This record gives sequence, structure tokens and C-alpha cells, in this order.
Amino acid sequence: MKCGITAAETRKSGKEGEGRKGATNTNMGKVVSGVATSEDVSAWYMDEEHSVDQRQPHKTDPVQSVDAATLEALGVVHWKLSGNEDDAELEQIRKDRGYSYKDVITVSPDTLPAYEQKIKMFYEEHLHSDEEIRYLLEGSGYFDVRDKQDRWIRIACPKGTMIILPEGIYHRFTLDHTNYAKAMRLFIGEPVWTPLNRPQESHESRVKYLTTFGAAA
Ligand SMILES: CSCCC(=O)C(=O)O
Ligand SMILES: [Fe+2]
Repeated sequence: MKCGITAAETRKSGKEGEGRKGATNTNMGKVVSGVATSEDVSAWYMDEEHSVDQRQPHKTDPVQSVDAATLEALGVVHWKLSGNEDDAELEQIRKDRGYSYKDVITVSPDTLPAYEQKIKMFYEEHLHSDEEIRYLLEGSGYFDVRDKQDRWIRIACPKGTMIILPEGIYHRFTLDHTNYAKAMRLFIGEPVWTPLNRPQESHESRVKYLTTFGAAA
């Protein structure tokens, strides 16, 4: 199901966990069945407790939730799928968006070569010259993205999360307390994973991102 929802729907659906049931999202072409509500995404503004383990949730007190409409305005789109590799909606998204390449990465101390180095690299604030597309098959983790005021938003990605970060957005990734994430990586054509660490203000992908999504909300 597509989790991007309109601001109006977000207002109607009310508190997290009380979303409208049984609605049909007709906006997304063939991927239409399902429920688009605020309970589909769990995202929040991060605290600034730099001394606390990055794998902790880093919620503020009180929690400042971020809805799917806010993420969408940053160019971040996501779906909640089954978590199976042969998910029919996944195949439809791949077809619709031209994701010809796929592989699977398992982020855990036992499976990922140069684990410590990669974990550190994933958590350095960076951007890419293409979308970053991940589909969580097992385990979980957090993607953090910068909002328009340069605040960190933490997006919880449990199994089944399909998330697309747009080209040029500043972001980072961390495992959570489970210390394990198995994810499908998707790409259009030959993949380029190179992280371009901040600052990248004159990089054409950053300029393009700001032109498309940069205007203050
Ligand atoms: C959930 S996938 C692991 C992180 C990753 O591949 C990345 O940040 O590029
Ligand atoms: Fe990245």
C-alpha cells in the first residue's frame, strides 16, 4: 500500500493509530488497494543527544511525530509491503519506476564485509546523485533525512518498508537495537552507491533537489 497521503487525509485520520480503515487510494495507478493512514509511517523529529547511541530512537519528549505528507513534501515516498522478495506491489513499483537492478544487502556484524567501516559510512550525512531505494526484507533500521529547516527526521523502517529517498537529499542510515537489516537495493540501470558527504551545496544533484523540494513549506 502507498503510504504517501494528502494533508487533508492526515488531518481527518487524526492521532497515530486511529487512521481511517478500508480507504482505497486511487491516486497511485495500479497499486490501489490498501489503507493510507498516518499509522503507516512512523517518523519523528530527533533529539540532539549526540552522546546517546545512534541505534536508540532519539525521540523528543514529548514526541514530535512527522506525517507522510511532510515526508512527501521532502520528496520521500514509502510503502508498507509484505517484506517478501516476490511481492506483487514491489514488482509493480519496479515496473512503473524502471528499477531494472536489484540486489540484497545484509547489514549485520557477521555478514557485511568491513562492517564497522560501512556502518560509519552509512551514518555520515551524505547525498547521492540518484535516488536511494531500499526494501526491508528482514530486520529493521532508521533512515534520517533533513527537513527544510535542516532538522533531522528519523524514519523507522521495519520489515516490509519500501522507501525512496530522492536524489540530492541529505540523509544517513543506522541499524536500530536489533542490529540487523536485510534489504533489497534497487536502481535504474548500473548502480552507483557513492555517498557524497555534506557539504555538497554546488553539486548538481543538491541544486536540483533544492529547486524541486527546497521551498519552505
Ligand atoms: C537498509 S540498507 C543499508 C543502508 C544502505 O544500504 C545505505 O545507506 O546505502
Ligand atoms: Fe545513502
